[in-house]
Amino acid sequence: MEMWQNIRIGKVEDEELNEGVFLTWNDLCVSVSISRIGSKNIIEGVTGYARPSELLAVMGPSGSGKSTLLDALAGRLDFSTRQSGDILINGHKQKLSYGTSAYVTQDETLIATLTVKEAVYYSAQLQLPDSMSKSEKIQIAEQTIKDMGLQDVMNTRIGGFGNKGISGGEKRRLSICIEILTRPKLLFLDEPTSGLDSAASYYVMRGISRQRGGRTIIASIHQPSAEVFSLFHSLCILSSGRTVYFGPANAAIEFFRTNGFPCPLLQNPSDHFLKTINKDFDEDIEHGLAGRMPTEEVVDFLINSYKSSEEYHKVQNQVAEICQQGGEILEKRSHANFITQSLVLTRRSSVNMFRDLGYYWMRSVSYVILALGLGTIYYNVDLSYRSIEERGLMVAFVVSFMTFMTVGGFPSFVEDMKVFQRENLNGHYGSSAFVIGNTVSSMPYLLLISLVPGSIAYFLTGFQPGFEHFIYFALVLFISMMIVESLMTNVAAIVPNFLMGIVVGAGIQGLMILSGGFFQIPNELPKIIWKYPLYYISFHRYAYQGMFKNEFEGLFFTDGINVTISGEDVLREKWQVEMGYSKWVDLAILVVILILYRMVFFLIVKTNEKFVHARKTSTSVLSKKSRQIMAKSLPASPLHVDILTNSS
Ligand SMILES: Nc1ncnc2c1ncn2[C@@H]1O[C@H](COP(=O)(O)OP(=O)(O)OP(=O)(O)O)[C@@H](O)[C@H]1O
Repeated sequence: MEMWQNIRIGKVEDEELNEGVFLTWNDLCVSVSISRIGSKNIIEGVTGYARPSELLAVMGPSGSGKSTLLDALAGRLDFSTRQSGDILINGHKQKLSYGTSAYVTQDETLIATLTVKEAVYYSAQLQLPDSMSKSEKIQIAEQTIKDMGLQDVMNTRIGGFGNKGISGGEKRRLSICIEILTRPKLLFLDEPTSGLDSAASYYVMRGISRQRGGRTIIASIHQPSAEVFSLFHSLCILSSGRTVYFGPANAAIEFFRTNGFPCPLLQNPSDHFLKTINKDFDEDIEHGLAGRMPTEEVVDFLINSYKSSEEYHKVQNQVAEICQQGGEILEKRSHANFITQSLVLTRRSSVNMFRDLGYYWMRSVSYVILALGLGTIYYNVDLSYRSIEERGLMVAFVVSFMTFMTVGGFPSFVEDMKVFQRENLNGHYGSSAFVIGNTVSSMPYLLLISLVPGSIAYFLTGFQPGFEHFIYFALVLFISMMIVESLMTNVAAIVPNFLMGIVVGAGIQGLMILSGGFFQIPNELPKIIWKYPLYYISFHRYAYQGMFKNEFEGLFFTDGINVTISGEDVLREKWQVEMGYSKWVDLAILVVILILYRMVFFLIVKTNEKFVHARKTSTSVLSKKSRQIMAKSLPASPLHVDILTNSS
């Protein structure tokens, strides 16, 4: 609570300067196993530190390991990697808990339909604790928007496909804005300026570096302009995962000069550094600059030179000193509670569904057209033998195709999942609140579709009159659409690729439709696979049979002369419906299937969350080499002993 009071407007920052985060990494290595090649080192023995109120820039050619270094420091490496070395926070091995650090990735996964203000407000309500009043949360959101210079576009929609919205630089600033609402002490930014022009890059970086509050900032950056470069306090230059330079940014020019690579007059220093160490186009350079040292050798020379430099020893001493000083153990900050988060997520999702034409509105129009089509094709069916077939076909179309059309919402589900994964990884809220928000927000739309196009198709066809019959029909349609939506969200959670997801989702539904007992009557279904288990697990079976019972029970059909057949006989003989239980049991089974699907969704996102968060602990174990370095550089002290023994 006290911690939150500190971040309220006007009560910043001096205390935080003292409470800032010192991050050190020593002899850090990251490798991946690659089949055929074996193990590949991505980061090799990198040592460095980041201090409060400072901006450390990580530079290097593409593929030099900048993002991997950031991921390792933030505890976000994926499971295919192996990591060794030490990462200590304030001299301790500790977890980066929610609210103490934030990570802004390269890709902006934002909700395109929201305005800048809404995106930040909703995020503030999700992230800031309930002990804060709504007005305080709004104040913090507004202040952060101003800090990032977004006040002029506050009411502009973020935009995306087909809607221009805010610019790339503004999107980048918005992503940062959302992550710094909790005033994290440690901020990781993966290429915050990629894709931006030099002016936009400067404004983004200036916005970040102007942030007060003793924040420690580590940013990977590709090619900063001279103006942006002047904002850096420290600089880490990597090449193939090895350190070419680490130290004060303004001393890097001198380092290159003393090693025989002076920065030409009027050349941007960062361009010069990258040009000197970029090996990717060595052949071209060799052709153009015959007689020059190959870049591979230049890089090796600079790496060795750095290792024997005064700067390297200073870095080691600084790391050892920080570890010796120690500091506070970071405490996890509190969120909004589960109920608030569920309500906010439901509201945010409803707003998005309402504004995103592709989510439900386009589908609703198609449903109305299809319902009119069904109603006119099977208009006012009578009680002749022929109508038995017509009623069956109408039910089959509604259950199979009208639910199948939910596949059309898949792109929106994928976008929702991306936003969830980013926010969940950054600790904004848990999977339970997301599943609730996602489920509840879709219900009114699906109910509307079941009632409006459902009633058009039902009454034009002249199905059984009576309120109870229509409500049953609409309920089966509603639950079936919710089941298909759940199926597609499950697919989106596992297969986040748009095309593959549609193919998988459509394929699963196709199999279930085939085995549901309409396109082949149950007794004729091949026993293996189609009958057991597909016929029993296909939700279509219960939807077909429930709707058949709803429609045929109580009716008598005639051949037009004198033979009549009861609806019950049609159900038993023609459709081979299970007559041992009522249509309400079929509906209840559909509800159970829906709950199961939603539980599966919850399990998928929960398992994913567990895996990701398990990795978010600081996995450092002091390596033998770094223990020796630290033992050499540190005088014996109780804390020193504590660090060394705890981590071995
Ligand atoms: N999980 C992984 N499996 C295999 N290779 C990987 C993995 N992660 C990273 N790499 C490889 O490690 C190298 C460094 O990747 P990284 O993304 O850290 O570089 P980068 O400097 O951030 O590049 P860019 O500037 O292009 O984003 C690349 O060659 C990349 O292909």
